[in-house]
Amino acid sequence: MTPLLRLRGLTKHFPIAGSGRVVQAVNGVSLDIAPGETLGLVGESGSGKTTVGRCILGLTGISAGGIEFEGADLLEARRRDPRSLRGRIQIVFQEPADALDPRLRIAASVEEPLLALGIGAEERRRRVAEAMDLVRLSPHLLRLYPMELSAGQQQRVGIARAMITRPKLLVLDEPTSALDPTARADIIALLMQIQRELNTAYLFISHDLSTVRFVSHRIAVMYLGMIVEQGDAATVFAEPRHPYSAGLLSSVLLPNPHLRRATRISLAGEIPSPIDLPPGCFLASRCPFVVEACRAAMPPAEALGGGHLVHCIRHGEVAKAERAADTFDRFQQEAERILSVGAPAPLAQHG
Ligand SMILES: Nc1ncnc2c1ncn2[C@@H]1O[C@H](COP(=O)(O)OP(=O)(O)OP(=O)(O)O)[C@@H](O)[C@H]1O
Repeated sequence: MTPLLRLRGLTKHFPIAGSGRVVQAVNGVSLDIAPGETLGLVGESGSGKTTVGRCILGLTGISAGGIEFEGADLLEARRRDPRSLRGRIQIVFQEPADALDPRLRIAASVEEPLLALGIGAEERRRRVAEAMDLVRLSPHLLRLYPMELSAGQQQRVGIARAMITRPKLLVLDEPTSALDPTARADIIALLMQIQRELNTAYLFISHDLSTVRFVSHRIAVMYLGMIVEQGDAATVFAEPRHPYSAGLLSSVLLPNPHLRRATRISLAGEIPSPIDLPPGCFLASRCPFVVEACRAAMPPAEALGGGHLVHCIRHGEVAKAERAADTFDRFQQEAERILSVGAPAPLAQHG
């Protein structure tokens, strides 16, 4: 099956003015997203998650690599006809208040993406009503200004605004981080319902591992601009094979002590600068499993079966340590407790 989105070797380096040097924000990211699938993109602050999203949306140019959307070269298609793909990929931001113009009534914010598509007033009104219905908001709110809405309602408006062009792919950049737990659970349930109804694919960028585990079919773990591990969500969370993923997962202190991991894979030392990355594995200076070969060259992606890919020559050792730690998929249990919503629908086309 043709993936909806395919990134191959996506690279984005930002030049530092006057220095001749670059920030290596994204370094050869390859991944696929199937129609109707949620890919969770996780990693520490500065790992390049937002930059990947911005490259897909065309908000920033790329330095190398390729992006295919529905089997065609996305950048080429945008160059040929900038309008052709407008609205097919949309974004929902972390801060709903940032995405909405405080001087515009909700109706004007929601319909705004349709103006760029040249859609007439009557059709816009119909689509605005449809979008408000999709996000379960009363049409009465259309007359109000963003500051008159709760944060959860504002984020629903942000989703209505993104969905109004009927996108195939939604980039969700920390969509629930600014919300309180109740509003967060509501928004997650809403996003999952929209996906079931419309088969929209999500690139779900987040620091919140419990939420990501809960909503995602697959997970990609990013470190210094690289996807160090990707695979089925249950597999990556229960059996991480890259020391960075294992460290990231074991560093999370779940509120329930019974769900915490028995032993920790801890990553000591400083993160290298994205301006001056080492020649070998970017984790070598912090990795408890490091051997000399790790410092010589970046290990290629190794396929472990079932779409599980890992950039680590020591993944067998990580597996042993993980087995010794008696781990199981605690994140799923914790997420179910916090969010108390049903599991994501399985992907019919997936697997
Ligand atoms: N416009 C820019 N110019 C220069 N450097 C940039 C620019 N945008 C991002 N960067 C750098 O690129 C790297 C990746 O940043 P990015 O925002 O994509 O990471 P992130 O994983 O999304 O982080 P966060 O979770 O904090 O949003 C960082 O080192 C950042 O400082």
